[in-house]
Amino acid sequence: MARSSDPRGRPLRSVLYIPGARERALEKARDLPADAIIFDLEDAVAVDEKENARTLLARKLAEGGYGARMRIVRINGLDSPWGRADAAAFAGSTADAILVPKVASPADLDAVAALVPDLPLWAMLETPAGVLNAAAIAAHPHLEGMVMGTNDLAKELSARVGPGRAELLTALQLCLLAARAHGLAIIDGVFNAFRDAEGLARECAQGRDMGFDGKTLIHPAQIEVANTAFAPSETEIELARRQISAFEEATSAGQGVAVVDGRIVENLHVATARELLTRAEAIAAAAS
Ligand SMILES: CC(C)(COP(=O)(O)OP(=O)(O)OC[C@H]1O[C@@H](n2cnc3c(N)ncnc32)[C@H](O)[C@@H]1OP(=O)(O)O)[C@@H](O)C(=O)NCCC(=O)NCCSC(=O)C[C@H](O)C(=O)O
Ligand SMILES: [Mg+2]
Repeated sequence: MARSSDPRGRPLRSVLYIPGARERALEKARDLPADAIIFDLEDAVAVDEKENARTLLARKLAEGGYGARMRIVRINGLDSPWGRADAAAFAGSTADAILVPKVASPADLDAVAALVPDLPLWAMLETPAGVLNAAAIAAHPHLEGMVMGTNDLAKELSARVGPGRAELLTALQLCLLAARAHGLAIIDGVFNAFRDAEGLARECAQGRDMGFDGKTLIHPAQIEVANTAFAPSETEIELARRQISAFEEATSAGQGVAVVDGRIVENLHVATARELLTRAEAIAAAAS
């Protein structure tokens, strides 16, 4: 299954969390070049601020000004004192999707879908049960995307995660397999050292090469790094064009394969090349 964008074709390279209680950050986000925003009511909001954050966020979303970028609201879990009221507040809102934290099984999504039947759901994969049930979760009819919660997952695993994230690779790959098997978008977890641009670039490259559509971010300084890492490079675009035209020439000469730069090009490589060009066009369109 090919790399995906959101269902409306928008890129998802940079997905920025904004704490729902931070009015200044909610306003600043209107001018930030993130492809998507997760308006957070869960872990980024202190207990005392939960009700205020819900009211503030509902007002800011109603005011609009977030452009074409995807707007996702992360509610609190339904097992918390705030989850049901969060879901009720954003059912029928202008949000593009509701993100459900700590999804452990499809039943968790059923419960939210009953409260918010009109909006697509996204699922946080951040518990051992969630990762082990990723395929069943990905098959949920309301689900459009998945987000890795690598901080919670590391906590639940008692893992000490180092550079290269070897400790999390099995979980990341299980969730990727589930998302791709069901045609869902999937976004990599956050990189906590938000002033370390080089470390972020390395982790973005790793996530991109594994197949993630983009990276979740916690600070505006991380946006450009993710946008660059998850966009096709000029070299890749130029190669894709050459592969397509070489393959078209080969097929019109009655051959089933072409060779470009010493490598075979078959139908499936052309499909990948076309998908890359479509993604590059979507990124250009989103920037204009
Ligand atoms: C990490 C931060 C607390 C740092 O905040 P701050 O000290 O205010 O940073 P700066 O002074 O450098 O901020 C500069 C300006 O940028 C704005 N800003 C900061 N962060 C954001 C943001 N996330 N979105 C939009 N705008 C932001 C500031 O307002 C400043 O603007 P200005 O006033 O014009 O100068 C902070 O970045 C932060 O709170 N980040 C988000 C943290 C968060 O959302 N955490 C929860 C999600 S991560 C998670 O839960 C993952 C998952 O569940 C898992 O388990 O892994
Ligand atoms: Mg989490």
